[in-house]
Amino acid sequence: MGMDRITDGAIIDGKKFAAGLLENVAKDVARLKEATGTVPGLAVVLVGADPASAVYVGSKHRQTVAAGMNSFKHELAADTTQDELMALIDRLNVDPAVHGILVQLPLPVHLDANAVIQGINPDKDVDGFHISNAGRLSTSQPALVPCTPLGCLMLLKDRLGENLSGLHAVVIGKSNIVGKPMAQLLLSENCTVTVAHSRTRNTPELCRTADILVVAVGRPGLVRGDWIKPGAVVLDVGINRVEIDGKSRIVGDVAFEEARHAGAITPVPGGVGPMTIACLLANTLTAFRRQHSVHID
Ligand SMILES: Nc1nc(=O)c2c([nH]1)NC[C@@H]1CN(c3ccc(C(=O)N[C@@H](CCC(=O)O)C(=O)O)cc3)C=[N+]21
Repeated sequence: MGMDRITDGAIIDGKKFAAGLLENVAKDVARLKEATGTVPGLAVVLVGADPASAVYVGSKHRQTVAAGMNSFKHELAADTTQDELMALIDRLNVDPAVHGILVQLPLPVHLDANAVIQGINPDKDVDGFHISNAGRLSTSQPALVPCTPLGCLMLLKDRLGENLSGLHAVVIGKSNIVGKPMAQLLLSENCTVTVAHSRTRNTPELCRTADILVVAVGRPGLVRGDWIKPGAVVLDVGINRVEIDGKSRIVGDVAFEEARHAGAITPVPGGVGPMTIACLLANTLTAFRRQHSVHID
């Protein structure tokens, strides 16, 4: 029998894993409510009316409420000034009901996203984008870890077990929000880490030696079947909107149908994406615990 398609067991069900994580977060929230009389609060700030952003923010809001947390949605006009946005962040930074702050990206071009992110209280930075959290992650101190890499690590450990020591991990992409923190996390797990990017000269060859392959580029079908070592675990972080047969669809960065020899692979949709939101709520819980010094698990 030829392996003409990916066997079901090799497809990582990120949606199911995220649902389980959300259930565990909800249980913890209920227990913390008993112990402290309060629940974690997440503030989400959306500037302007980008339709995709509005969908994501709506989904974050629903899941926050479903987990038993407070959700504070701040929808600001597209022409909001830097000073107005910074003033809102300043208020949320000191609001005791707010344990996590997320400013939905991308921001309108007249706003300085970096200044906004660096203005967030690092203890409330549930995206993990503040330089303080990036520095903490890269020096192995307790940090709020960016949601997508955190979700990827959970999926990896679910497949490969807790011990990733000595495995060769190749990360394609060097963004501050996925590639770099993913590489740092894998390094903390004692993987041998290679980061490839658009200027890398031998990306396919590097990938062929990867036990773990994380692809976060944003180019549909970039990774071909013959880049993947048999048995490798492949995490596809790409979210690309494309037209297929006149219909708008979302596809990843990996040519999924060519990956039949992978040991395991995340589909798009239904793979890494749902983990990102579940980890946002897990991070909000972590932030709450650290702010309250609650050490019940
Ligand atoms: N401050 C900030 N933090 C973010 O974490 C952040 C952001 N800004 N801006 C936009 C990106 C994008 N993002 C996604 C989250 C979940 C899915 C997700 O759940 N996707 C599903 C459904 C995809 C669909 O059908 O639209 C899936 O892949 O199965 C996708 C993308 C978080 N982002």
